[in-house]
Amino acid sequence: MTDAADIAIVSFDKFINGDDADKRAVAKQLYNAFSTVGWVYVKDHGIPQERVDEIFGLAKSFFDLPLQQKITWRLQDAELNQGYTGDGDEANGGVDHKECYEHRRFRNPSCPTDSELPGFRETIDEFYGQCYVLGLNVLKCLAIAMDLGEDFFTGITKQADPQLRLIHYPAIEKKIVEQEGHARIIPHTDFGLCTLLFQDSVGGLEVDPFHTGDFKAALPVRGTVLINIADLLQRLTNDRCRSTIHRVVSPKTSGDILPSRYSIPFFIHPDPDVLIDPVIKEEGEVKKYEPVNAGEWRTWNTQKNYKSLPVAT
Ligand SMILES: O=C(O)CCC(=O)C(=O)O
Ligand SMILES: [Fe+2]
Repeated sequence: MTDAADIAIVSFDKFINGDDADKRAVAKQLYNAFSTVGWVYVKDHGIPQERVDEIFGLAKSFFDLPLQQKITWRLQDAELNQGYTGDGDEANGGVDHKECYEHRRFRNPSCPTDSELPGFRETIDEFYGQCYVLGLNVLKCLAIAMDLGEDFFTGITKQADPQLRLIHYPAIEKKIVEQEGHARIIPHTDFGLCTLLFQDSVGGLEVDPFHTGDFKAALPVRGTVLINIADLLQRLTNDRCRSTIHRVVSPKTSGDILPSRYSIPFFIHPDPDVLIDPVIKEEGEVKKYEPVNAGEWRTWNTQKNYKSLPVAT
């Protein structure tokens, strides 16, 4: 039986309210986690739990709507990457059993209006802003811990347009999810800078903490947000920070039918015109990656994930 991954729980309070020495101490704790497991639970992060609960409630109201209505907000353009994707629309080398809604910073043409789903757009926009602030503070921590200058990431996120995603994994027979090549979400790494992840109490998220293929549960911890390093930060830090493979499978305690599960990732990407080139910290250190253009990287990876997206009618 898979036991739980050893993922640190770090309080962010002293980063928000403390002095420079306090900030540096929090930054160091995050860096320790990011440079080993690649994941950390952050508590006292400044987003009230009532707000997080409210967003889970809104996600449920959205996904409870009839499919015919949800597809009126269908994600049609992988580059804009905004709107609803049904079960099976997103797959990259396997079969996921989930449906999603993607929300962006600047343009949300496929978002329910206030008359279609009261309060949805406004509340999601507010939550987006709160995640944005937290996400940039996490990047600030990394910059401090790595002595890159506190504002290193501010300079490459001026027009940053993260992706807030609501995910619903419908209730499903365990034997379907456990077929070869199937999962609630198949093993993958995230491809931006880092991801904030809120999960409900159902469980099933697993990570590969030692990068050996031995998955361990990342159990739900109420009041925390899970934060993980994604591929561009692994490249930028020349492998100092780890972008760790993860997946969502059957929670270990489940019966024959898996209960419905909700989660809310917030994927942070740099400005599209930025070149992500590994930062060298030591004499003689060799760059492990070629530079990549952040915008091209994002579009390429997004399109790859949506290769089965049906042509819009
Ligand atoms: O649902 C989860 O807990 C993880 C979601 C995830 O990994 C993703 O959307 O990239
Ligand atoms: Fe992920």
